[in-house]
Amino acid sequence: MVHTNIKHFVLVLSGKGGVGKSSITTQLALTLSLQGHTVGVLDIDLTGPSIPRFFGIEESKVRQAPGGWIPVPVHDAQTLPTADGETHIGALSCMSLGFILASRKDAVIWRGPKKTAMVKQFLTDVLWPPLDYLLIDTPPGTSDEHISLIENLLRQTNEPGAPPNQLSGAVVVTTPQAIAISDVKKELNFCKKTGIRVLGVVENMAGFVCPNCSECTNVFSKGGGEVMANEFGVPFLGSVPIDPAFVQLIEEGTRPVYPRGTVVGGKELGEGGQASDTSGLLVDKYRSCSLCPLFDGIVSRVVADIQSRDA
Ligand SMILES: Nc1ncnc2c1ncn2[C@@H]1O[C@H](COP(=O)(O)OP(=O)(O)OP(=O)(O)O)[C@@H](O)[C@H]1O
Ligand code: SF4
Repeated sequence: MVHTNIKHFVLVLSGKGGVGKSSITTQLALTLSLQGHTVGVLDIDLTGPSIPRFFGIEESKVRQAPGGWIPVPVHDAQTLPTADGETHIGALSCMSLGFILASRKDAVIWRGPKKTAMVKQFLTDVLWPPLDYLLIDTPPGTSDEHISLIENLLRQTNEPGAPPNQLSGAVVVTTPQAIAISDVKKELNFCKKTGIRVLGVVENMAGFVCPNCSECTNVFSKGGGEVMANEFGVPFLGSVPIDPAFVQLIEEGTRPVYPRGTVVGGKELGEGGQASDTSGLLVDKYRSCSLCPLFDGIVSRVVADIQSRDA
């Protein structure tokens, strides 16, 4: 099935595990929403689905409708107050294997064909609402999931009837250390071989923001991401420091605003499930995180790049 209601697919890739790919996906999604775009996040990291935890919706389950799975809403489109007025944010929803497994502790030990089939199902059987952007959080490296993703996505987005420019490209995440062992170069070569446009490289965990004085210290070497991006002729989107406030934001949990019909903890919420107070929203809290203005710049560059090619 061609997703004619999704304008842009964006992959988030990394050559190595633990470099902060899911964390970057989360922040890209929140920032796109803050900029007014309607966003979906598809987590195809089958062995370690962490997107439900990042968005504070681990207890949620997807609903099965006759045509496929209904993704889990994180928040609806709404208006948030700002210092000088208000801002309109786009709706955000997620799909992950984590919502389907009976327990989060269930280990997924699947052979290649089962993983391939699951990725295909995620790409065809999710009933996304009309989206400006679908961010796809991938497992590290170039695995079965990647090959299935590329085959299905390239085929789907090239099918007659698909809107042009659907597979907009990939954001590649690295850390200063990952660059040193060149895993990320393999990922960039993978993009080159498969014809995926690299929207840019993000160097994560480059420095540490002190929780006391907000001073940023470069614990590891910094700047390698930019050198490598230049070497491959792809944009460098920026260096993101480690900010303990972001970890706290995720760990303390947030209260999502559930639209009517959402299933939480096995119960379907009625109209009363819709909260009018937005102060518990992750996206609202994220606005006060030091990384938010940084991602505003990163996302603006990516969006401008995509839109210039749409024009
Ligand atoms: N810039 C950052 N500031 C603070 N914490 C961060 C930052 N980037 C990542 N983290 C934290 O580091 C941990 C690992 O990040 P994350 O899960 O995003 O990595 P990953 O690359 O997706 O991992 P995996 O390979 O398991 O999929 C998480 O607890 C996350 O909150
Ligand atoms: S950056 Fe400043 S406040 Fe933070 S640990 Fe160092 S000296 Fe202390």
